[in-house]
Amino acid sequence: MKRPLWIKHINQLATLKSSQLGPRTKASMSDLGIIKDGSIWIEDGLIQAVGTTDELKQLYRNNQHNVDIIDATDHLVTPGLVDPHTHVVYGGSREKEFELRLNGASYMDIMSAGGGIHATTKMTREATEEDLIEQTIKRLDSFLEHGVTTIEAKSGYGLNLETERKQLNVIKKLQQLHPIDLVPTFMGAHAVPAEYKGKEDHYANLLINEMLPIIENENLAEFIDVFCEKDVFTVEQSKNILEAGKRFNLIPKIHADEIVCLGGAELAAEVEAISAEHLLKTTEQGMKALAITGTIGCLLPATALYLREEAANGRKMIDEGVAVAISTDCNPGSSPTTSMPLVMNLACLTMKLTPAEALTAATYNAACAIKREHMVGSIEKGKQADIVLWNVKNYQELQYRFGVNHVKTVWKKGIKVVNR
Ligand SMILES: N=CN[C@@H](CCC(=O)O)C(=O)O
Ligand SMILES: [Zn+2]
Repeated sequence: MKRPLWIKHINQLATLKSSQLGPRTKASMSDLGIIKDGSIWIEDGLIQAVGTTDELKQLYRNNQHNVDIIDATDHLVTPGLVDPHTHVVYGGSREKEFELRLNGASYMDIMSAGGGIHATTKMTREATEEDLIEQTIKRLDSFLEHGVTTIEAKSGYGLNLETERKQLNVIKKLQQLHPIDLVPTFMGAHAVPAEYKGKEDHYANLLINEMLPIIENENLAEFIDVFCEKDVFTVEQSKNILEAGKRFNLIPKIHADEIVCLGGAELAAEVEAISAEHLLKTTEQGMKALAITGTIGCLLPATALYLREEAANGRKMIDEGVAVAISTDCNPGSSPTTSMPLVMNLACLTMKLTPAEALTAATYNAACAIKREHMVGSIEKGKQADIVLWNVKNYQELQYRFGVNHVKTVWKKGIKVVNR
């Protein structure tokens, strides 16, 4: 059996333990459960005890010889970061679109002309499972190096049964091949495929009647997501798809109010989605609807920056009582990044979150957005030992020194997976 691991003398241990049950809102987003001179005792991949170094010395006074010890004087320690919204499984790359957009083309213009999601769909359809696994593992390695230990992963670059299934099977296989935990979401409604142009309802019906039963039968996903947007899926189509998903035991999420405000936030509240994503153009009424129903606002500040759009109003959402999570939105078009630390920096700089709120949004609230808060997202007895040791002294410094990877060591289920 593996020796216990004791991380001690942690300058600042941000446990993210709080008295608020469920997703954190308002002032509790600033409650990081900080312990000075903190200590964590880990055995069999799980956290056995958390407290001050003196407390753990006492607790384990008869057991201090056969143990691996890390001295974390001068360091910040946090839970492993959680990314609750990624499109990490895809074929190919779209760097040419980056240049096109810098020269004035819009994201939706490119998509309407057959690029964007359609271009990645073509490359993903052509890729074998092995190709996709190889390409995705590189991105997962990068996530891990940036302190991310759990991610959500969507399909949505297949837009037909065969390739949606291929993407979801790749997610399943990656669970065995990589230390990161992946949580699968079916997003066959990411776009209307080119071959169904003008027959959008046909595609929505195909998705509901032919894809969903197989997704459920083969246990390929836990969540269902829809791109509810002008020229993609209408509010009515999105509602039908999400309600159908619920009948097949999938929990709804929605890409809402990203480019045009269609009332996606209100729809998220109506269908009892666990989270609504993007929310760049959401109105005050939409924010209130999210707050009342406890729907998590999953904000993607790197995407707004990359599309050169004004970021979502995260500050107002928190003040209105929305539980906010943040994510990379890692995808080949609007956010080709795997850096959650950068996303935390951007949440402070472009959405006016405080450093503490940004950390809550990237850990505990992010775990809630994918229903993993019982296992990850905070450092508490009984949870998975997913832990990051940072090369900074406190959480304020983590957000202050922006655009730099401060990760020193990452443990996933108690095993050291990164050491820089
Ligand atoms: N907005 C829709 N979907 C993705 C982008 C996908 C892509 O461009 O490939 C997003 O969340 O930003
Ligand atoms: Zn997305």
